[in-house]
Amino acid sequence: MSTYKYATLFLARNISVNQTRTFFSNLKCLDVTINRENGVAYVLMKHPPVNTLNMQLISELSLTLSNLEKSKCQGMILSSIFDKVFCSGLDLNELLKPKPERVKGYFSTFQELVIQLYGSSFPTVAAMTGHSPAGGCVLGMCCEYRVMKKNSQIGIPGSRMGIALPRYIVNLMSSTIGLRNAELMLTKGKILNTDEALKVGLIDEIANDRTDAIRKAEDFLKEYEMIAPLARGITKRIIRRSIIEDVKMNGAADLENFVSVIMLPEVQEKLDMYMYNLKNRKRD
Ligand SMILES: CCCC/C=C\CC(=O)SCCNC(=O)CCNC(=O)[C@H](O)C(C)(C)COP(=O)(O)OP(=O)(O)OC[C@H]1O[C@@H](n2cnc3c(N)ncnc32)[C@H](O)[C@@H]1OP(=O)(O)O
Repeated sequence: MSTYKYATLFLARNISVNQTRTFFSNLKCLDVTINRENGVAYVLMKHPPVNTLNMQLISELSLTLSNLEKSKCQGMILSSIFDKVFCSGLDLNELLKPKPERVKGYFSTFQELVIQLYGSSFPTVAAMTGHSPAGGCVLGMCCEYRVMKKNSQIGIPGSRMGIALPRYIVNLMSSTIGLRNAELMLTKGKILNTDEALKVGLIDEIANDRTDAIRKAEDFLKEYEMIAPLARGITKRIIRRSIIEDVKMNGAADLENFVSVIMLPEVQEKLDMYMYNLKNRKRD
């Protein structure tokens, strides 16, 4: 990100560039800075054009989370440098005509990232600056709080793409919006607009723009300043334990199953059509 963009991002929130430090400078798809004053990490996805979760972005997110765990990070805001899109989800090119070992490695790395983010010891907020389909929605659900820019869309279109979702994704959605809503949303592969997402509890707040989304995310983290980190962390771990334990127990078998479904000719045909429609749809 250019110095100018940083300056506008931070000055808009009354944080001077001097109050921040670049945490990790050799990342290609992420900008990671920490505010020295309050220890909040800003992890901004910057993989053009739409933050598709390719292997590089997934790996950098994972590496960053490991490093933040080791640092004195007091909270993390996961966001995007793009105004229209938070994250466009998994890389569809990895799903099309895949080599079994490659696709298994790809989904296994994503599964590990999900558990790492979901189980992080520090508080996490997703400042969703725009659309958050599929894997973008999953990243958001792993965070403790979600702020999304108005007029954006969120959801997991797996069923519409012919994909049977892995168990941990279904569990994440169920724990976020309840079993009944999750069943309706996921079996239909429904995508919600911002108002619908707020109503169902998939997001917690609506923001007017990117700066507002970051400010609201910071406000959420500020509420933890007077809370003992140890007590907070232990409580979070207890609440999140069942999904994490389930992945440890069933993740490998779940992954095998998921990959074997992805490889089916009829699923590949459907994915091919989905990609074709994406490339040929009218842009807004
Ligand atoms: C472990 C299993 C978990 C299951 C959960 C999730 C599975 C997935 O995540 S599968 C991925 C599903 N993602 C989507 O369906 C989103 C598809 N993308 C969009 O809807 C739009 O791109 C989006 C609304 C995000 C942004 O719209 P625009 O700003 O209009 O951008 P474009 O559509 O023009 O996109 C630019 C460029 O990027 C390509 N693209 C977009 N998303 C993906 C993707 N997920 N994978 C690969 N490529 C993607 C898009 O085709 C455009 O390419 P060009 O046409 O070549 O420019």
